[in-house]
Amino acid sequence: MDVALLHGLLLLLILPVLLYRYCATFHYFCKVTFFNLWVLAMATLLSPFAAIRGRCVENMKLLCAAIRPLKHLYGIKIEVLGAEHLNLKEPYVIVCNHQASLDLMGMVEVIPKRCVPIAKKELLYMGTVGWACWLSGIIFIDRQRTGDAIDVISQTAETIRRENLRVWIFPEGTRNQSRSMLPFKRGAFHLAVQAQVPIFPIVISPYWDFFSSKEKKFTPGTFTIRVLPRIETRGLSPKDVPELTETVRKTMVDVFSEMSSNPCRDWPAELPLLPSTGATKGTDGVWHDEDTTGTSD
Ligand SMILES: CCCCCCCCCCCCCC(=O)SCCNC(=O)CCNC(=O)[C@H](O)C(C)(C)COP(=O)(O)OP(=O)(O)OC[C@H]1O[C@@H](n2cnc3c(N)ncnc32)[C@H](O)[C@@H]1OP(=O)(O)O
Ligand SMILES: CCCCCCCC/C=C\CCCCCCCC(=O)OC[C@@H](O)COP(=O)(O)O
Repeated sequence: MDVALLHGLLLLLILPVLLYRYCATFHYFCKVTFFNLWVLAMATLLSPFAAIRGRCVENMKLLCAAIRPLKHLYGIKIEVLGAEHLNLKEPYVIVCNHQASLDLMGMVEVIPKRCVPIAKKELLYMGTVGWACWLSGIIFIDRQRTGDAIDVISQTAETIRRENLRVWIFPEGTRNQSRSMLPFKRGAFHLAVQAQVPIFPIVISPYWDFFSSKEKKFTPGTFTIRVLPRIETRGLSPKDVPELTETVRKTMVDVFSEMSSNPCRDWPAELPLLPSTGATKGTDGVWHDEDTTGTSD
């Protein structure tokens, strides 16, 4: 009886390890859960310290520092090109493509000082994550209430000039892992035109090689972030916003396509600290999925 119990316990211990090793879907969910737990734990740890300072953009530094180690844990290498463009003292608006929550890892690599993201209001209700975001000055919009969202963006146009802030916006408005970018929402461009500040487009290369929520794939990998030169808005008025939006989107889509066909492959991904048994490193130095399940998941 005791031996049977021991065997049962051993199996219970070994089963998750085997599943993690051989079942790609389980592997994916473990990694995604760990990501969310990390964010939640860091937000819980840091919020009391941030609260001492009160709601203030300087708290973004704490949040970014808490997210940075994740790339090492996942064995993800990030290459940044053109970061020098952002060395500008004045306020500006950053627009960036939005593939997944993983974008946080890229965002913390390039986000300049005194920069706050615009986020969906739902984040505010995610316990300590919402608290940490609020304390860091993140701007929340209710996507269901267009009028309210526009009001918030209009107020932001005044705030960024008054307080010399930068704003980071995902103009697709939602996560998108398709082969191109979604149509852009115009809020970011209205904001830049109202505040008469430049726009910096940032393009994050596709994650297809190592991450896909549809295929439940999450292996070590490499991605590139390209900061494009500034686009001026001085002298533009609201009637110019549709054309400005399309011009910026086209520029970003072209860069995204170019990055898709020329992924950065000349350097190996970092060795992950988290065991990543679902992938193997090929002779080309790049990590590949190991289809151990036969399901190609
Ligand atoms: C350790 C702890 C770590 C914690 C980590 C947390 C990290 C957090 C990271 C956070 C990451 C979080 C990431 C995220 O959460 S991503 C989700 C949130 N981001 C967005 O939604 C992007 C911004 N959205 C927009 O720009 C939309 O346009 C809004 C929401 C404003 C309306 O969208 P909607 O779909 O409802 O309508 P529409 O786009 O068809 O527009 C309707 C009309 O309104 C016009 N219009 C628009 N704006 C303005 C304006 N300002 N002044 C004057 N007019 C304006 C516009 O031109 C159009 O008119 P017309 O042109 O057709 O005539
Ligand atoms: C008392 C309630 C407690 C709830 C605790 C919830 C814990 C949640 C823990 C971690 C959440 C990590 C959130 C990371 C946020 C990354 C930003 C992001 O990617 O947001 C998605 C948003 O751009 C677009 O959303 P949709 O694609 O439209 O959807």
